Amino acid sequence: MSSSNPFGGGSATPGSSRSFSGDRRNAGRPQYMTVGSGSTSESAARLQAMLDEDSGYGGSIMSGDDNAENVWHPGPPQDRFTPDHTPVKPGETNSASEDERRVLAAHVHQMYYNQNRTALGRAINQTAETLRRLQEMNAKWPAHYPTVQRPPSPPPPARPDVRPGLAHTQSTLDNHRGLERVPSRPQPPKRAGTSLGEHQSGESSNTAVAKTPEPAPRLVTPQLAQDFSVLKIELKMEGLPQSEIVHSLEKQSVAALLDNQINSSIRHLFSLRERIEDTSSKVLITGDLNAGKSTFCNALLRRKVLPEDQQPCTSIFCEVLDVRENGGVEEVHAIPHGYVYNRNDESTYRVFALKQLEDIVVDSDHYSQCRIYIKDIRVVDESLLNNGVVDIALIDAPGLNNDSLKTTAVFARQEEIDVVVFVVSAANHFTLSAKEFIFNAAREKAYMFMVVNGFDNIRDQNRCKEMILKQVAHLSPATFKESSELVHFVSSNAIPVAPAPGNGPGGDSGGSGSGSAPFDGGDDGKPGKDGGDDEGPTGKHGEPGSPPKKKGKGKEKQAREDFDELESSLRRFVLEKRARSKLAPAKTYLMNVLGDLSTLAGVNKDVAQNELDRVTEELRQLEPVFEQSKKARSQADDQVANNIDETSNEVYALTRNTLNSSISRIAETDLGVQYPGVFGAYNYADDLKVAMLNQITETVRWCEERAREKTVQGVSGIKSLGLLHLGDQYVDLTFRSEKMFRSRRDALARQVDFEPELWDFFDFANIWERQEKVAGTSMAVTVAGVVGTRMIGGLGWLDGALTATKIVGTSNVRRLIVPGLVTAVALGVAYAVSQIPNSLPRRLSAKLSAQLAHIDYTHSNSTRISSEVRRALKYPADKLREGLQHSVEHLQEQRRETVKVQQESEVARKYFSNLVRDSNDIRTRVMRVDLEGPAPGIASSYNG
Ligand SMILES: Nc1nc2c(ncn2[C@@H]2O[C@H](COP(=O)(O)OP(=O)(O)OP(=O)(O)O)[C@@H](O)[C@H]2O)c(=O)[nH]1
Repeated sequence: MSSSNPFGGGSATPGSSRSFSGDRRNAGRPQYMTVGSGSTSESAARLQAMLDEDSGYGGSIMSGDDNAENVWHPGPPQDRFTPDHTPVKPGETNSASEDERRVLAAHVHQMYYNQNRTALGRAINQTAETLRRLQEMNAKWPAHYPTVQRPPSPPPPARPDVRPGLAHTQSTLDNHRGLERVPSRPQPPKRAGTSLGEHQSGESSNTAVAKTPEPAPRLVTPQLAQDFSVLKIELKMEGLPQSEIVHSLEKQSVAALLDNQINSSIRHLFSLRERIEDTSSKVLITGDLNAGKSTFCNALLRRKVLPEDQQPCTSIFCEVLDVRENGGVEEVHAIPHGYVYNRNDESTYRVFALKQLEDIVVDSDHYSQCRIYIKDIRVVDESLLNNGVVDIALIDAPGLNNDSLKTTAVFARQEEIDVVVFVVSAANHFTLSAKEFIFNAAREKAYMFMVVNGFDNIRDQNRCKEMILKQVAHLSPATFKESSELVHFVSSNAIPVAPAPGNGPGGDSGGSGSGSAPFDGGDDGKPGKDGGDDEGPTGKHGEPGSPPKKKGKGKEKQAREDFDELESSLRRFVLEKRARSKLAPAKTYLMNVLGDLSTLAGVNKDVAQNELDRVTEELRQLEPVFEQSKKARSQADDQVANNIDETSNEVYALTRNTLNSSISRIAETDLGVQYPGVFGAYNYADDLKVAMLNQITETVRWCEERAREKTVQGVSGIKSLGLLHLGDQYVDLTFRSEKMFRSRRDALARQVDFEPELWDFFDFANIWERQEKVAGTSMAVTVAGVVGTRMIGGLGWLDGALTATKIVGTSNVRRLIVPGLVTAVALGVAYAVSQIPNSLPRRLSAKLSAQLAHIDYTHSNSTRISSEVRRALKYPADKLREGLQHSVEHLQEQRRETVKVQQESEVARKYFSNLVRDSNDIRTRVMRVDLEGPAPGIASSYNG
């Protein structure tokens, strides 16, 4: 044993406050602290108090900003076992305070453990929070899973030490390798092919996004799934290959799957946190039936606590704890099936004395497990239960191949187990059930403590060792690598044990089958420490197989030394490697989940960036189109309005002019009505009236026809505008012009109502007008003259009469004046009558004009026709406006959507960039958590 003081600066004095001094180790190192429930020195107690104040996450040991650089790491990160001997400085000797130094070293070890626990606890909280934020993000912006389709990689070369067909997926060794894995920048997302070989070279997502704006499938392909440890989504659907399922899933479904995955990951993180916060350590002692598990336990305790028997006996889990955890009372708490043990609630267990244990351990019908509170009689540096560092529980499990016990129950307890001690019979080697257990346990614990028991029974011990180690190499390569520390060949029954107080299962004071003082070296309270040469089988387990007294003296001594060595190793393994066993699962899981997060974040950052680029470009192109569309809408609106106005105004003007001229010229128009003579004058007037009305109606019809033509032109003008501005979007309408002007066509006859009057037949005004042209003659003469002039050629008889007057002479004329006048009037009347065909149309047309003017016929018809035109044009115009409005709104909506996607992508890009950084930061801090224990020479110094 080395006697050097590993801390430099002289010997340690009990009660003195200690610190590293003088060398580089001093910098940044915390003071010693004492934790756990064992006996403590004064200084350790003081330091314990300091630690108590600093036990929460975020204490003073870890820097406040969690800067990993400031954390002191106890040593290089490689896997190593603490050397047996601490280097000795020249000139230094083993000081008197050796014991305290060992205790302090243990405290230092515990302090590092606490540091790591704090760091991991904080990382768990941060990771859970990060996962929760990812969940929120995933709800808003469904995360993409990378969809690379890579050619299948060649299978890894078979390892000779690994059983074919099985993989240690979670083993610490593998995990350790995993921890070294720097989260490599993931491949940029590629479009997934649907079958192997397709797109083998992959297509950059940039190109893919540019080519295919539709969202890429968001799930992981089988190949890439391997890159994900925790967050991978495994789909099992019968008959469908994974890649097909992947492609058939909506992104929302993928988001939901990821959400579930995150939930279970958060749950697991919390259970890990619970585990690392649990200050106690559980050591499971398992192995095949009758391998000597109980005997081994008793040997460790140096007390015959658990019943030993050659036939299978332990059929329930027996958890051995220090008596201090039960208020100093030694007793057994048997927990009936279906109860959850709570020491403070007596209804959850039944209390028995230690001596009744023999009956309880076989009573698997009533009890599932029992808690045995015993006093570990050894001193703090030797005791496993009362070690001063950590509360330890030894769990003696029923034999793995016990018929009454389902092996799964042992596996189930693995979760809460920190250290597995596997007891194997030197005679039987590893059975099938043992191999199965070790293999499965390796998922959580690469290192296992192997106790090859009953070594005294073996004649060719070297061959036995060789064979066992060969099997260990195959079953647990990591354990094999450290076999000198982890694989021990012992004879548990060679260790002297004290009987349980109160005549426990060990029987009377002699222990089972011994009957003599079990301790070497008398009653110094340190049983079994110094195995004497003079011991016989009495005082030890004293089983029938024990070697004879004289013959086996040397062997016994060897057996005790072997066991002492085992105990030292086991203490190291339990106490030092507890960090590995308790914290490693948390570290491994954190590394995996953070690696996944980093990969996922990296991929999604790229996807978000691509999406951002795409929509930004889309917006850039959309903006002018939108502006153009708005302009087109107002332009087309104006143009259509103009078109309608112009067309209807034109139609109005045309109708008005045409009707006016038609009405004004109707008297001169040949209406095709023949004058039947004076006796048919009245009928003639009627016919004339009808003809005139028809003529006007016909003119209106003509105007309507022109209006139709104009409307058709107007409609096609609107269509051209529609095609110009809306292109394919324009919905062509069938215009049926014949449907225009269906009503009011023959309304005129009803509106215009006049009857020809007598005066209509004679156009006196016209006659008078003519009379005025012949001045100076008497009325009669005038009349006669007019009549005469008029009648020349037409009325020969009248000329004759005048000539006769001249012949008759003036005097005679005087006599003839009266008859002359009569004649003249008659002649006038005759003339007027003769003028009926001329004067009647004029009179009638004047009357018609007057009536039409009275009813405002021209204007109302012009208005009617132009309004109809306006109405006819309004429908296509409205449709065009609607189309344009729709186009603008569509673009507006598209723009709004694109802007929304742009903003979301921007947020996602920032979020995932931060997530890449954060997950890598946390991962780096987790990676720096060194679970290998303090630097060589510190913790080891307590190994006597
Ligand atoms: N020769 C020899 N016998 C041993 C040794 N260890 C235990 N035995 C004996 O082996 C038998 C079985 O021991 P136990 O400790 O009861 O074995 P176990 O594994 O606890 O058995 P179960 O609880 O029934 O699974 C007892 O008779 C012990 O005395 C040993 O190292 N050498």
